[in-house]
Amino acid sequence: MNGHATEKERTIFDHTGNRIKTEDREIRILAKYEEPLVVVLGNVLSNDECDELIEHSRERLQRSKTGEDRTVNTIRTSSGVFCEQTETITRIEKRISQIMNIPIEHGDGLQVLRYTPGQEYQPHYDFFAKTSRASSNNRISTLVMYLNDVEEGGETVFPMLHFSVSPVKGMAVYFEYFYRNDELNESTLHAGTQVIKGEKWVATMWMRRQRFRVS
Ligand SMILES: O=C(O)CCC(=O)C(=O)O
Ligand SMILES: [Fe+2]
Repeated sequence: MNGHATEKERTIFDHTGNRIKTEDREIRILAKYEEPLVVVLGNVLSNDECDELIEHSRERLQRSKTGEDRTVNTIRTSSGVFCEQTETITRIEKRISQIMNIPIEHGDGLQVLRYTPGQEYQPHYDFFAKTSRASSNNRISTLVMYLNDVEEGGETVFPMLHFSVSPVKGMAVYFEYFYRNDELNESTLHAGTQVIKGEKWVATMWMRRQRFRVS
């Protein structure tokens, strides 16, 4: 029997069934693309948490406009900030760590991005190229949380999987790319399509293979 050809590789995400019980919130597993694993999650953040993340970041985005962030980047035209540690952020990060099944010290920190109409994040990988220095402790998984409903556009698309997720406030998309088979990792190419109407706000957590920050 040639059963091995269809055997799936082990994943980091180990939740089964339709729910993830974290310490403070029950997350819904709504849809799964099996390999590479892409999971659509519901009830990740409350409305209040989404609003707080946006407000907390909006002020800091505006302040950073004149700084180094001014540099034009054609791949990612949105603006972003890493969140400062507050009580809310710490609580959310704990939840994220339970969803992603990785200690929070492996995370890059929570980054909030804002896209206005016409802005996008062109197709990219979240992991670094093997030739880059950052790849010595490379990224292995991502959680993108949607902080608002977008009127039009702004889907997260996986062009190689022919799969896309529409942003809905409080929901998230999870994916990982720590497979032994590099073709699976490379098929996690993804993009944030152009926002057509309204704003799009997301909070992203990237996890590393090893501990990344001190806490
Ligand atoms: O905005 C999106 O939908 C995708 C964001 C993303 O790819 C990232 O933050 O790495
Ligand atoms: Fe990404």
